[in-house]
Amino acid sequence: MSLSSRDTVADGPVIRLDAVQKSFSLPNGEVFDAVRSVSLDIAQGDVFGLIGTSGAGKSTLLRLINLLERPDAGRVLVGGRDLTQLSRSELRDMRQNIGMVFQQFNLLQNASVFDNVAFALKIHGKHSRNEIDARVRECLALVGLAEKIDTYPAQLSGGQKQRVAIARALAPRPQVLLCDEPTSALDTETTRALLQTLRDINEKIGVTIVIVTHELSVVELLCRQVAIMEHGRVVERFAVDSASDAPRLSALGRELDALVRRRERDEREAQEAQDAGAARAAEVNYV
Ligand SMILES: Nc1ncnc2c1ncn2[C@@H]1O[C@H](COP(=O)(O)OP(=O)(O)OP(=O)(O)O)[C@@H](O)[C@H]1O
Repeated sequence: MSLSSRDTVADGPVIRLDAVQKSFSLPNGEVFDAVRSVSLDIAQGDVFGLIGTSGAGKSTLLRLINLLERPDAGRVLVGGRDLTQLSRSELRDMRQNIGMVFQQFNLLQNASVFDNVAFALKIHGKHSRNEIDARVRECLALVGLAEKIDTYPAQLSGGQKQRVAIARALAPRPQVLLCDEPTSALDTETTRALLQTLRDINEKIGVTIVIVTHELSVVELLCRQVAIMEHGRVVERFAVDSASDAPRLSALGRELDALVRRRERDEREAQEAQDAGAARAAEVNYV
């Protein structure tokens, strides 16, 4: 069986947040509203970025999607099911449908790469040995680490560790992959390669990716849609693919547009230079 994300509800978004709220009680007795009545739809197969200044509520919002944080109010629907209404065992099953990767990889240091990736499948207890073996190999191939199957995390670079974490998250064939600052611990070149891998994975298996980042360049390189958060609210969302003349409501939105414009201009200029070079070469050959 080939690796593919699960069948989805025919229409409607794969993730729907409906007026979700989350507050935290602070040690001084005050209550802090980290997420304030956020409603957001994310389409199946999308690559969706969540950006905002530090403390804007991005990670909390991401963690509401798999109920690592339970909302104080509002509904969280994934694949059409309201997670807030599920029993503990139903939620455990549902979490197989929502993979997650973290900034610090969170691998088991004393377990091999194979065992790290197999972990969620073994815990779930519903897969045969052969099935687990095949899935682990498929997922490691998907992240370009097939040959590292018998190594241990300590023998891997940061980028490789994050790839193992992605393979682990994908092993249960989730519909959704949540990524919380997955490249923050990586250098620029490793970040680029990892983002390309995430993009390839999205294209190959159609898994919906939601990524929290504070780096605009990550959104620009990876995402199709972005939502910008300020003080616990989503202030705007838009498609990242191409520069737009639509006025942006936030400074980050304007900065992101400027980045997209610069990339489009660079690509245009590179193409023009290439065309001019080809025309000159043709002239020389002709003469
Ligand atoms: N468990 C908690 N208890 C108390 N306050 C919390 C808790 N978790 C988050 N917060 C607070 O909620 C706010 C939003 O946190 P969150 O981590 O979602 O922000 P963020 O946008 O991801 O920020 P950063 O980019 O710095 O990680 C912050 O002010 C944070 O201190």
